[in-house]
Amino acid sequence: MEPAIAENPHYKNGNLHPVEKKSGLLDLFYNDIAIDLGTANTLISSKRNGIVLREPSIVAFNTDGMPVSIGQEAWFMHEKTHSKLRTVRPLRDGVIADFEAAEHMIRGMIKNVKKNWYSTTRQIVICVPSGITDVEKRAVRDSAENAGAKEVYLVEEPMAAAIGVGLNVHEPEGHMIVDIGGGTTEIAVIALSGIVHAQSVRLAGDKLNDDIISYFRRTHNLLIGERTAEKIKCEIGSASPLEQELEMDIKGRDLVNGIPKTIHITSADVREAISISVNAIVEAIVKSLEKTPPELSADILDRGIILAGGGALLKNLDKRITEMTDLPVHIAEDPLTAVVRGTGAVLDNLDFYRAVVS
Ligand SMILES: Nc1ncnc2c1ncn2[C@@H]1O[C@H](COP(=O)(O)OP(=O)(O)OP(=O)(O)O)[C@@H](O)[C@H]1O
Repeated sequence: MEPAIAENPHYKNGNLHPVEKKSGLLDLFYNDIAIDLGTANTLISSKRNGIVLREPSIVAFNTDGMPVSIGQEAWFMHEKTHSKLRTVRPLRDGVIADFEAAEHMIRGMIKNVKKNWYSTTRQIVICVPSGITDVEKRAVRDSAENAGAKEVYLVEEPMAAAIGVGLNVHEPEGHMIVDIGGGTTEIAVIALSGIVHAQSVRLAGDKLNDDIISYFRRTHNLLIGERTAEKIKCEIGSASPLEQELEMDIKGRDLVNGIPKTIHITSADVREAISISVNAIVEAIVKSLEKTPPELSADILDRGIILAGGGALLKNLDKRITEMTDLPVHIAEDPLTAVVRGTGAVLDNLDFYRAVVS
């Protein structure tokens, strides 16, 4: 087992954010925030206050198209709605798929983290997948501006993740960071404040859930929902055999007679269900390594690969990547918050990180 990043000698002195400026009177009036607008989860960090919101990226609308709830409350309604309610996940594959819903969601979340009634949002730093088009970037920028921001800065997700795990991204050393989210897997080699090589694969946690749904439909004639698939993946999903295999009961609808039923499943079933997608993620990492310039490859050999994003929590994924690459793999501390911690650090130290924002 590789040491955690904090104990790893290569990363010990990595976090070189400059000394914090003290908050001033103006901070009372401004509610500057950093947003990790993710396919599965949206996290907000407020200037100098750290993470202040962490909610699923979802909105529930009534028949008049008015949002009735956002985040966790809407997620509880997901797939259980009646004709007068519908839930929408505004992002697909890491990018905004429903502009209006995204705007409602961002606006609602910003409102929830407002410090007081008179504070306004001046600066927003928001992260985007590295592979997105200019049109997709524009959509993110517009959403943030329409939600009230005067200045919007974009930072690429792998860069934010690297800063979030405490790397000094300005140094002339190569780091490989793999951020596996809900919609995209971002693989990037970072050095000298820039992304030397990036690959954004539109395959991540959501696809694994879809694989689990189709697997049980195909092999057990059992129809399960997205939330059950998510639970299965998080509780017993794995990328390679576990020392102690796990099992659980799952409930769904029998496709033959339409009656609800429970079946008993094992981690080996789930591994089989997600194996093609897990292979594709690991192969994308191998391909990125092949495209890395040799001097940076040498750095990665010393430092290993860093995994961030919720997908990094898939059991034995680190082991599987090590088997395929012979490289050490480190899972970021609290991988689900690495991107927002990095985006927050950029907001807190905009001058220091000017080179990484657009
Ligand atoms: N224990 C776990 N095992 C496997 N997957 C997990 C686990 N915990 C969370 N995940 C997955 O992580 C994903 C969410 O990760 P994250 O919040 O980093 O993504 P995101 O930022 O919303 O997505 P993206 O970056 O693609 O827009 C979900 O697909 C979720 O199922």
